[in-house]
Amino acid sequence: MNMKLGLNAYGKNAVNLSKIIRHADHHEFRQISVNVQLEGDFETAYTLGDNTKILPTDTQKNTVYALAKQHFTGTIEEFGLQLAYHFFSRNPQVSKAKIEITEHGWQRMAFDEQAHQHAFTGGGAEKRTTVVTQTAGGATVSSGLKDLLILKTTDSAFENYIKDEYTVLKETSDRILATQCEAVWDYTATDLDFEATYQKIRTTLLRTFAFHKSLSVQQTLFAIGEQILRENDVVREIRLIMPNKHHIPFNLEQFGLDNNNEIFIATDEPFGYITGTVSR
Ligand SMILES: O=c1[nH]c(=O)c2[nH]c(=O)[nH]c2[nH]1
Repeated sequence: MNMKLGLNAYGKNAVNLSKIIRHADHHEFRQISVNVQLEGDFETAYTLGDNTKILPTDTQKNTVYALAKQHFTGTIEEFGLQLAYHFFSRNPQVSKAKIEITEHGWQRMAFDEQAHQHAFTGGGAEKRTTVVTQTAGGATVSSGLKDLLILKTTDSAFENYIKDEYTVLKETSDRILATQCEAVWDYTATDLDFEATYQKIRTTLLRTFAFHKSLSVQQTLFAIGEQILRENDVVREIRLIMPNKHHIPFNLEQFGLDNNNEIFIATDEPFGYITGTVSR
């Protein structure tokens, strides 16, 4: 029987790169992780071991470091566009070049309200992300964030759900809402002010989470997506992942104590996993 090769791609993952940008009176520090993935006319590499159309993944990795010197000066979106175009335009066998970049934030230290010139603290779990795709039809950019830990101590309820013989969960009109948010949104253009747009979207996400009177994670997720689309014509669609990081009231009655919604047991696993896509 003749077998055939289906969808295929190859590239280098986790090209970890950091950069110092030296200014006269201060340094900037950036740290990213880059994935390169190429699709195209690579069938004979798989079926015959013919590597004549293969740009080695080692070369791809080196290209990321080399191009970072000149081209990684601004946003990860702009660097992604440069990289994707580089691989696509120089390799006729490539039909699609996809660049994924994750940025690990570093915050400048400050002492007595004075920003330090070259010392930083780690940005914590939160990361900024982008995916840039270049084909003959042009480039597309999707951006987002992940591992954004957010929590509110009230204005969150969960009531009126199905109760069957296995339901023990108590209805609550006042609970902790906590999540480790991941969001990816598609931009309609590639010549945007990616920095300002990102900051605006992130602030809207936080503000909506904070001020929403939540009836469920599902409802809050949709409210966030809706508000981001409302305020940003340049966003076509947003996909959100909001795991429910449960904080469950601990039973203090067994010790003769009241628990007035003050003491909780934070359970990592299992956790609710709520996802949704919002578009116009
Ligand atoms: O916001 C919530 N959505 C659910 O679907 C769910 N299920 C659950 O047990 N708690 C919650 N909370």
